[in-house]
Amino acid sequence: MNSLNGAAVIVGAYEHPARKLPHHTLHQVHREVVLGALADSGLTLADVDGFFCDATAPGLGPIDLMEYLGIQARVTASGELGGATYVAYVGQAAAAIAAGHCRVAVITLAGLPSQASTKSAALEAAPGPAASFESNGFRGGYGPVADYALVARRHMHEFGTTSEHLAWVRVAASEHAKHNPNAKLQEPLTVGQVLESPLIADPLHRLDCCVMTDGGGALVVVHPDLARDLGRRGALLRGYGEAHKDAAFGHVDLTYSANRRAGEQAYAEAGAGPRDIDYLGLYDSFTITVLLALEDLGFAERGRGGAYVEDLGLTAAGGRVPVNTDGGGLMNNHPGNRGGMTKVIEAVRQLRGEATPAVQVPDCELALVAGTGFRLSQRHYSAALVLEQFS
Ligand SMILES: CC(=O)SCCNC(=O)CCNC(=O)[C@H](O)C(C)(C)COP(=O)(O)OP(=O)(O)OC[C@H]1O[C@@H](n2cnc3c(N)ncnc32)[C@H](O)[C@@H]1OP(=O)(O)O
Repeated sequence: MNSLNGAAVIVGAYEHPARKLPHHTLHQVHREVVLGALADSGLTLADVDGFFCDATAPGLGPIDLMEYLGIQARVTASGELGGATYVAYVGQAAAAIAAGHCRVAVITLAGLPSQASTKSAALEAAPGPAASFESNGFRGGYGPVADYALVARRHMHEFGTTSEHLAWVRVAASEHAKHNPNAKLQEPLTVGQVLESPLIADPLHRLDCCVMTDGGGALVVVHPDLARDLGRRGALLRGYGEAHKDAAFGHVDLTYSANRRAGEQAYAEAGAGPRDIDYLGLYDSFTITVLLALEDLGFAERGRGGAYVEDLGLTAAGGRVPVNTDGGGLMNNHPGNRGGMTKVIEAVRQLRGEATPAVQVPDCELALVAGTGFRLSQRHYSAALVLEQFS
């Protein structure tokens, strides 16, 4: 097999229902989400031979976690790609399965930022981004929001994008979250409410930023032959791409992200394009992250993302290609300051026809999931997946 098209199926997906877990340890959260995803797939811990977790897993990372869970893996990885992490892991698990190195891979995320004593400690403890943002004076001490603010301001300067445009991204997310009983925030929002929320890093307001939540999620990725035996609906990998955007600060076009190249690769592998996509899972650390992704992935013309997002007939449930129908990281869940996992989970729900009825995309056959990690204003990394309904 020369590509990953058809190499693996996501047969298990589980999102922890809690958004605050003051008495859990990270190990416990990992255990609950892994068991939840395995139960969803019809498999058990004894079946797992591939294991993927993020770099903030406790202790010795995957080694401790596998021992705690009782997993004997033949392939394991633990890394940190910010919002791209769990999107990339699906492709990497599929590659291991295609190479015959494992047959059942579990991908797990857990985070407990509320247990850090201060907000800055929560950011430091959770994501890596804030901790690794020290190298630039514009961001030092302010965390990712200051970096994304630079990108938003540049987009405004180049293309006339406005704060109102960005606010529509949050409004659309709130229209979805009102149907999600587990969402951290469930109240529908207006553009005015977003603009009136406190300015955090000009031009981004508090309601341009994702929520911070405890919790997590897990995925089970298997060989297609096994998926057929299990008889469970799932999401077949059709295309996968990863890309780096590497440029020195101040010498880079801030108005596009590495999603562009990652998306091109995923589309090419799938033999598909934006017109074929029924559902979009876009990493949404901030409203500008979504607007940029819509341009980079070919849904909005370059520079026209603002006009695109203010039309809820394009992005909201019932629209042309709904985005983040669980409410996304902006309203629902951004566990441990990592959002890619929940993007994949909601895409699996959509492809199975198991999303909340009010937001289910009719006949959802093909989904695109994309995530960017770290400094959008300079070096960052993206991963993209094209997933197809599997039954
Ligand atoms: C790879 C990457 O891109 S990583 C990017 C990850 N994303 C981030 O780092 C952003 C995460 N978000 C945040 O850190 C915070 O939301 C901030 C810093 C943006 C907002 O902080 P502040 O405005 O100072 O809010 P603070 O924490 O003091 O809370 C004040 C109130 O606002 C609420 N609030 C805080 N953030 C948000 C938010 N994003 N959306 C809605 N409400 C929020 C709090 O719940 C609290 O409500 P309460 O008074 O009813 O209890």
